[in-house]
Amino acid sequence: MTLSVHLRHRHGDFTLDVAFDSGPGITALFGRSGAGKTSVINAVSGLLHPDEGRVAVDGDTLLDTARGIDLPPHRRRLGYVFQDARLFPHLDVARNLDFGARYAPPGAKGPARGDVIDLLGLSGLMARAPATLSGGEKQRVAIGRALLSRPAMLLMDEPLASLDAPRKQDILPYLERLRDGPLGLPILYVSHALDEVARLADHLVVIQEGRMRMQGLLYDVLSDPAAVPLLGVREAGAVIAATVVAHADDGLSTLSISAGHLELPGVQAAPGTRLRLRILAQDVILSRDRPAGLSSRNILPVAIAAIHSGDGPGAAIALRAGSDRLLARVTSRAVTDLGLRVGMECFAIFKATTVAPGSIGR
Ligand SMILES: Nc1ncnc2c1ncn2[C@@H]1O[C@H](COP(=O)(O)OP(=O)(O)OP(=O)(O)O)[C@@H](O)[C@H]1O
Repeated sequence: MTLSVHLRHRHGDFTLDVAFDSGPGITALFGRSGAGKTSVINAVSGLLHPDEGRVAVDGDTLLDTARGIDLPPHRRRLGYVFQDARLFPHLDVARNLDFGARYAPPGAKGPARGDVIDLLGLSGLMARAPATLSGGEKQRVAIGRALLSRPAMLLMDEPLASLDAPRKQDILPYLERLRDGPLGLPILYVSHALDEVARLADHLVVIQEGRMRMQGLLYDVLSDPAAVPLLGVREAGAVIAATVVAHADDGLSTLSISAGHLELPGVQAAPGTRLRLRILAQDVILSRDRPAGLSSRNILPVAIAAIHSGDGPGAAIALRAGSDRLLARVTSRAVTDLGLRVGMECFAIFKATTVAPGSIGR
C-alpha cells in the first residue's frame, strides 16, 4: 500500500505546503499545535478542499485538483477516529459497532465483526452504554466502529490526546496489534506526542508552521541529528530494535541488540519477543574509553557517524551501534574537550531506568 499526499493551501496568513509518500503501516504526522496536522488530515478526508493538491491511496486518486477530481468524504472509504470518541450516546457498544458496519460499501473486503471485537478486547463491553465506559474503552469502540466500515485507510486525529497517561498506556498495545495484525490497513496517525509516535509509526512526517520539514522511515528520522531542533532537545532520541533474551528474579531483563546486550527493568514480554526501544538523546553519555567501576549497566561500543552543532551550547551526535543507530546530546564543550570527531570509536552509556516502560513498544 502507498499513500501519496501533496497539498498547498492558504488559510489567511497560514500556508500549508506538505508533500509525502509513504508505504504500508502507520504514517505519523507529527507537529506542534497549529503546525497544520488537522488541515492535512481534513484534506485527505475531503473535509477541506485545498487550493492545489493530489491525494492517492494505493493508486486510487481521491483528490487531484489539476484533473478536477475531489471525491466527497463518503466516497473516499476512510475510517475516522477523533480525539473524542464521538460514540452515539443512546446506543450500546454493540449497536455503535453495527453503525460502522452499516457504512461498509457493498462487497468491500475487511475484517469480520468477531475479529474486530477480539482485536480490541470489546467482548465484555457489548451491552454497555458509552456513558459507562472509560476514555480508553470508548476509543477502542470508536476504532472498532471505524474498522467495521471496511475502510481503505484509517485516519486517526490525536486519538489518545484526551486520555491520561495510564489509559494511554492501556490502549497503545491495541494500536500495536492493529498495526501488526493481518488487516494490513494503512493508518494516517496525527499526533503532537512523540512518545506515541515512537511506539507506533513506521513512517514519520514532521511538519512545522505548515511546511513538511522531515519525512522517512521512523528509525531514520529519529536517529538523524538534524531532527533534534525540530523535535525538541528533551524529546529527541533514536528508536532501536531489540529482542528479549531473559528475565531475572531481580526484575531486570536482558535484551539483545545488534551491538550487544542491554539490561532494562519493566519489560513485559516473553523471551524471543521483538521490541522497539526509545532511548532519549539527553540520557546517553559518551566516553572515549570503556568506563570501569560505573553503576550504569548499559555500555555499548559505538562509532560517531555525525556531529550536529546547534545554536546553543549543545551538540547532537549520531552514533552507529552495530547495525542500529543512537543519538546522544552532549555539550559542544564536551565535543571539544574529548576531541570527538566523525569516525571515532567510543562508548555510549545510559542508565537502565532511563528507558521507561512506556518507551518500550512492539
Ligand atoms: N478554516 C480556517 N480558516 C483560517 N485559518 C485556519 C482554518 N483552519 C485552520 N486554520 C489555521 O491554520 C493553522 C493550522 O491549523 P491546524 O488545525 O491544521 O493545525 P494543527 O497542527 O492540527 O493544530 P492542533 O494540534 O492545535 O489542532 C492554524 O494557524 C489555524 O489557525
